[in-house]
Amino acid sequence: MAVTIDTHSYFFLFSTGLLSILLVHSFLRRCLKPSNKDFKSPPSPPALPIIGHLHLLSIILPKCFQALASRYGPLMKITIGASTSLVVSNAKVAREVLKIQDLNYSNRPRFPTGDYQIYKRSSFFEAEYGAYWRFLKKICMTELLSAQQLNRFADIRKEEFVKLLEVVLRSAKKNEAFDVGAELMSMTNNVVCRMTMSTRCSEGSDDSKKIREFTDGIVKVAAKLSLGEVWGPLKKFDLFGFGKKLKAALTEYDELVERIMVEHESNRHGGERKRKDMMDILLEISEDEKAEVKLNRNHIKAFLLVSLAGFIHRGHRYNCCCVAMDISRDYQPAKSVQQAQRRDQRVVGSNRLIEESDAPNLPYLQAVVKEGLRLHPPSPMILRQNNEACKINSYDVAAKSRTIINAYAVMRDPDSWEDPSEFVPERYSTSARESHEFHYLPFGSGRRACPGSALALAVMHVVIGSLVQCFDWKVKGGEKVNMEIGPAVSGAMLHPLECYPTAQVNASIICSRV
Ligand code: HEM
Repeated sequence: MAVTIDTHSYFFLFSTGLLSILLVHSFLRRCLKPSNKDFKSPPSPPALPIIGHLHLLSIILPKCFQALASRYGPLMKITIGASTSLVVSNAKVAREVLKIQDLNYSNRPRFPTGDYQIYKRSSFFEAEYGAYWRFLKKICMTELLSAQQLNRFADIRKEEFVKLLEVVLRSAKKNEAFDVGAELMSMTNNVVCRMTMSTRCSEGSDDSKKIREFTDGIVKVAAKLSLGEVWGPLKKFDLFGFGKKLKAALTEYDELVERIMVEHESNRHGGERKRKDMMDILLEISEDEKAEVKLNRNHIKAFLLVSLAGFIHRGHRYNCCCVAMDISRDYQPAKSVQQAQRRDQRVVGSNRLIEESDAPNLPYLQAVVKEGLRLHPPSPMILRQNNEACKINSYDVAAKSRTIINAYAVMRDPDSWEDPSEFVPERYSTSARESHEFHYLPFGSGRRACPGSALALAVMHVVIGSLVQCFDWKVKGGEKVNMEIGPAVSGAMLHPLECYPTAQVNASIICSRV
């Protein structure tokens, strides 16, 4: 009994202390802020003391911001605890931020993960807009993710696709359910680990598996820690221990990548490696005395981490959603769609597997991929911050305002899209393509747009194309796929997608011929 009373009183003291600090913090913030009557702030829902708009939000933030925007407009101010953000929800305002004010919005807000980041702001994603960021962007475009470098690894991607198809084929033969998400994750992981540091998950080595586990841990705990912004000055205390967990996961990643890097260095100097992977290229650049920016080991590890996390987590999530939609689509193809599909089929034929180079000639497949990204963007919320005060949508915006472009809402805006919640690949006719500029933001836009989009699309076209080319799919446990998205900002599907594949007559022939 005594223990219960003690626990209660500690809890009471802790909560009172916490509330008092938050109250004093928000009071001081209000008092110290110079009042400017001419400052026209963006609209905001009625807020409660301390928690702000927390009571209006649900766990699926992009959806919830979308609903609030329909009442408060395409630029609104949302406060959660000590954190205030501006939320952009339509193409017109997104264009103002990402095009007209692109330079002003060339930074991202500081993440609370920063205090526990062993690489500090070396990460390309978080790097401040300046000489270092520009240097990384240049090497991304000219070397690491250039078309030439991507072509050099085309055979690796092909090998991994075929291995994936073999796994599906085995499930089909045994009449077993196939976990689409897990298998796509594993395939994506192997592709990216081989392209970045020539390692894959195989009987001989489990480095690639460890990398997946570490990046998975890092992404999940970093997402939880980012929400710590709402605690204001209290975030320093790392109340839930996420900071400590992040540091531990990063240290494990660091040790593994350091070992792989040492192996690369000795192979490079011994001349053993036949083709350069991303790590080789970055090591070479780090030895260049004339380079504008001298890269160190931490810069390289941080860069690889962003690429791994970007690809493994966003790529597989998207592929999964897209497959799900194509499978679940209850469609009666219109004549034009049937023609497009037939034309697509004619390009590839039935005696060979679809290739990356086929994609430009497969408009229907491209449209399926595009539509999947619109409805289920793997990064539904894009984070930016303005350097200087400015006007957006005729409202005043203070310098260093955290700004969220809700790509989920922009790409489902009924003013921009007919039947916005429907999966309709045939909406992308050639003539309509131009008008989608800022209505369509799966990879962001402007100078901080995703540099990996070409690689991501190359993989998606082949994965979706070959899974549909070789197999018919039946969803486990019923006809309809549950497309509900997961909590917070992830954009991932909440429920695993398990299906029974049936090989089309030519599937095993195709696999054995590759
Ligand atoms: C389906 C796959 C992917 C999606 C949907 C995606 C989406 C995005 C989005 C929305 C952003 C923010 C853009 C902005 O602020 O305007 C971004 C940034 C970034 N992405 Fe991707 N991405 C994907 C795959 C990749 C891949 C494969 C790589 C690298 C190999 C990559 C590397 C990066 C980097 C380095 C940034 C930060 C760029 C900067 O801050 O300048 N992403 N991505």
